[in-house]
Amino acid sequence: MTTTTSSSTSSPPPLLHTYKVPRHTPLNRIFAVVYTTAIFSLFVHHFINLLHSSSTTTFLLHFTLLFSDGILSFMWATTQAFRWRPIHRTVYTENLSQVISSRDYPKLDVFICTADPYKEPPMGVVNTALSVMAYDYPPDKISVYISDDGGSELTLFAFMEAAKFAAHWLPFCKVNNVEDRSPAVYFSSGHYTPTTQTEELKMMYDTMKMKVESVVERGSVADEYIKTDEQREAFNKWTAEFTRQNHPTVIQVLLENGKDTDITGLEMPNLVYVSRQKSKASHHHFKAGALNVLLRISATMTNAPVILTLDCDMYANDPSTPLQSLCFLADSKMSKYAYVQFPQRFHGINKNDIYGGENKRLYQINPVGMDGLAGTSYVGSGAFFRRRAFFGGPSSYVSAEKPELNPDYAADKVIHSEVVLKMAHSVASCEFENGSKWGHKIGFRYGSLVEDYFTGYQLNCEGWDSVFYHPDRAAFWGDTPISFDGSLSQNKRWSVGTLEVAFSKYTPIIFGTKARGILMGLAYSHYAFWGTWCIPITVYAFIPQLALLNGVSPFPKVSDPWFYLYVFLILGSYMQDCLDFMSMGGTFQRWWNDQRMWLVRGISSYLFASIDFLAESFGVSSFGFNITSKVVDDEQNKHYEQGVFEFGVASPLFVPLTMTSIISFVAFSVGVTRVILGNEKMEEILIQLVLSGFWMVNCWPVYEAMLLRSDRGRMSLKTTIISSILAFALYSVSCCLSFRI
Ligand SMILES: O=c1ccn([C@@H]2O[C@H](COP(=O)(O)OP(=O)(O)O[C@H]3O[C@H](CO)[C@@H](O)[C@H](O)[C@H]3O)[C@@H](O)[C@H]2O)c(=O)[nH]1
Ligand SMILES: [Mn+2]
Repeated sequence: MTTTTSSSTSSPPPLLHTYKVPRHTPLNRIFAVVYTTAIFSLFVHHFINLLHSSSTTTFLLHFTLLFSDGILSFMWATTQAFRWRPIHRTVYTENLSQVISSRDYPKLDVFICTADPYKEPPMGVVNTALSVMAYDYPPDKISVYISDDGGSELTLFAFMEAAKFAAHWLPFCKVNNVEDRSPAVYFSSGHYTPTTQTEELKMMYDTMKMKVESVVERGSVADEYIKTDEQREAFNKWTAEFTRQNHPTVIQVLLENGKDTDITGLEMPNLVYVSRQKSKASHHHFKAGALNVLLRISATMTNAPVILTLDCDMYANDPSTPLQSLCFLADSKMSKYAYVQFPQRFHGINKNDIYGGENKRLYQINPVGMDGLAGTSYVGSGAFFRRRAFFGGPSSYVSAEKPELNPDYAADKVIHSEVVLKMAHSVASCEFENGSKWGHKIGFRYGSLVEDYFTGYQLNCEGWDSVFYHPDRAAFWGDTPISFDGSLSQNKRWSVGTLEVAFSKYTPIIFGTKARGILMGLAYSHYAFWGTWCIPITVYAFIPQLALLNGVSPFPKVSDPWFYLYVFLILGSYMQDCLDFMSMGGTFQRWWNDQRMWLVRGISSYLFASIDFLAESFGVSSFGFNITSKVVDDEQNKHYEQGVFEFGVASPLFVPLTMTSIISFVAFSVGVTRVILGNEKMEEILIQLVLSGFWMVNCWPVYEAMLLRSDRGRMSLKTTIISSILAFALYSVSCCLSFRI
């Protein structure tokens, strides 16, 4: 590896961070050239076939294959941006004290979003909050803001309890230098030595948990739990008219630095619960809207120059993460860097990651590639931002409507004071954003269901750079969907969101390229055009098989030199993909499942997302943010642990997959039978047989779920019947077409 340091002046300041470019990078570039030549040859082959088409149907068949390969090639080209100049960074927190003393550390505002107490259990959110409140960072500099889009008194109750528990938990962590600062993790880890103190604390935690869970189960806060007038006043806001979609702003300061102390008398961080005003009459812009409200409320209260955004399920796993981020943010040469993104990593993934929930490419491999260009994308959680980055480009400041919201405003009033609370309420209202720059020029950006991707992209386009830092000890651990349907739905939402950007005036291929050059344009296009993968994947899921059944072979025979071009293109891209995956610490089995999920998403998530996107473009429907459930029942969990797929729900997302598993099976069997009977030559249909066989191997869990299983996770009869009818219909259509060949 070649090492480059980013600090080099005459009397060198202490090193805060360095990066390395892997040695094999030039090989990637050579391979890119070779592969590009192969792709061009493939197009020559396709054009020759088009010119020689004997009928409209064969012309259409070859055109479809050409179009699909065109999309595959485009998507392949976009991945080259990630392979061009990947970099791996290291930080030196031990040198930080020579650059900045802890007294001068910047204040840190932490934003935690939650949106549904039933899909996102409040105890999970509480653990996330406690884990960051216990960071190794001056407590008087930390403020944690909870955004509750579920508008739930249950969540508020949980946080009232958490505030009390924090007074015990925070000093305990500091004194004992606890590693796991999420109490749920600590107490279930078995790593702690049971002493009277830990046992007492555990009891306290368990009591809080029981109380909160019983309140959630009951669906309301029982009177006996409301102890003070202040609490009564807070819960009184939940009147009969208060609904999730329609309610006034609730802001509750639960802990106040300078006033509240822990049991050892030390200061505590601020803890503020926020449920922004909701009204059916105004669009609330999902998570981006929630984050913008927190940006404004926090501006009026603490206005920290550094902001950490977290999803409710992403608890902090390393107390030193803020210091690691400071290694970049406190470096005066990095003032053009908008954020430091830590990877999203997930606990509880099964051994071979059957649903590809780790998303290694999205969260670990690609960011390393973008980091070496102009900056990594923002992935919604685990990013430390400069507040200034939300107000225009590094050299083109955009001021907010009110001076109190600007990053240079000195928030020095007591956060509990009437004047501050009044201001905070006013900036949390639905009307505040009407006709303003929020969501467009300022703050987190609106217009895409993947507000994270879109916001990071916009910031990069404005001229900000960004850092990806992947420490050995995970900075955060979160939940990834462990149900098949949940995982596919999540990917569907992401694809809808990225398609919204792909076909907007901000399309990365043009807008991004103009702003940050072709490589960044390609990298952002890769995500934007994710959804278009549904075209080639659907085509390859059905066309070669249907053609085989109809005795048509659109692919070269084994004796044809073009055959080897296909072999090279397919093996070349799969092998490179596998190497990328394994060089980032992945196993072969995980890679295998990951490639399977790519195929599966192609004919489910991406396909349905594209259809939804078209429907929305024609004004037929509109989409929402389906929150991923963080709760699973025992049987589901058992299946997942065993690596068994969960097909239990009758989801339309499973239909095309089931159709291709039926059609591939029939095509493969018919093809092999014909070869054995001597009606067909193996060398003529080899590519089609291999493609059908490949789908069959990948569809193994589908066959099991349809035919072999009897548990709750088997394929529902409805899905099997609908898929069989549709598969037969598709075959019939293909027969009608093939008569014309
Ligand atoms: O109207 C909403 C919807 C969601 N959320 C919060 O957004 C977060 C992410 O939602 P989740 O259902 O967990 O979605 P994921 O697909 O797991 O999240 C990924 O994708 C999202 C964009 O689609 C990003 O916002 C996330 O950071 C990223 O982890 C959660 O904390 C939610 O509480 C809100 O605050 N308001
Ligand atoms: Mn999530």
